Amino acid sequence: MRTLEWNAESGEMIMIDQRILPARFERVICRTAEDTAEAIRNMTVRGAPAIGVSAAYGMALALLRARTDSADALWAELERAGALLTAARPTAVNLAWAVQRVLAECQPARGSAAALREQVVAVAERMADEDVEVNRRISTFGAELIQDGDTIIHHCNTGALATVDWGTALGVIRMAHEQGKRVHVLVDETRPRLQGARLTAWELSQYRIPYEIISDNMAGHFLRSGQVQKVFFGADRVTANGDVANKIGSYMLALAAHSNHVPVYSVFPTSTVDLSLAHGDLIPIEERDPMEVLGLEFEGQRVTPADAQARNPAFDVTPNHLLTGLVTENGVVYPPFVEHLPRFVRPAA
Ligand SMILES: CSC[C@H]1O[C@H](OP(=O)(O)O)[C@H](O)[C@@H]1O
Repeated sequence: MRTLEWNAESGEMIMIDQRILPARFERVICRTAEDTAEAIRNMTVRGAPAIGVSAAYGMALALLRARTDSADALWAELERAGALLTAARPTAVNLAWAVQRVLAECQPARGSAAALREQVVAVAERMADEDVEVNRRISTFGAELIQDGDTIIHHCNTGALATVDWGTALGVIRMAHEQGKRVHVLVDETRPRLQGARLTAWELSQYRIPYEIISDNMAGHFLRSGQVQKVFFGADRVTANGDVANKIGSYMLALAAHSNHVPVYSVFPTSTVDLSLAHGDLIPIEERDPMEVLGLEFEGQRVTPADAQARNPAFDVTPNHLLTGLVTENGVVYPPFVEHLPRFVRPAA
């Protein structure tokens, strides 16, 4: 089963509820663009590629639910849904990329309500299928970077759950494993939402890939003591100079790896690259509900004082000088990224 699926008969999107994994495996049905935007905001679905394709399906839902057969009114509804979905989370550029792609590819059908309704579903389905193909291409390039016997630190979740299927950085590890390379993964638990301890661990168990969970503050110890050969993590937005916005904690991990001469690779589809931004300080960083930090429990009790305050930036920016390479579906990009990245984003026809 894919992370996201379209039910053509009912005109609904079905997604795995990632908030309750691994305790329970349940699915959520989205029937409107509003349902979809809320699922993105509350992280029922999360992961840059997954939320992008979710938004495309959310725009299809908006048109299927619209009670008008005026082509002009339907186009206005498509734009309204696109704006609502783009605003759901600010950091992953895949949301805006997906919405703009749906609008661009539906333009030719905007004169007819029936044609527009048919086209928006077809575009979303195409984007879903492409995501899986792109992830397998990324993983093929990335698996070449992994040697038999490597121990790898992986941060957050970048597997099938973060995409339509297969995954990006975790897809690289999965591909290397399937090629017969013996890999061992140190899974950063990834506070505060524990995408690593919950989702990456669950996926690696499914793939029978050996792993051990570590708390985020342990990574430096393993890097300094020579127990780690590579670091892999994903991306939510990559700027023209190769700075990478990714799950909070990625920057500290990259600093520790760089200081101990361990290679760091960020893995992402080129839909995650935002060439309009010159550097990472321009990337909007999502600040989430402090209760995601404050609500920590231990032995069944809330850990933090009732009157405590907290900050909760969901992402940070890893400057390009800490990165060894950027793994994309068009190959691995090496420094100077500002020089090489554009031709990987728009490969020569
Ligand atoms: C291939 S997923 C990319 C990216 O998305 C995750 O963030 P979130 O769980 O908040 O959606 C994380 O930063 C992954 O590396």
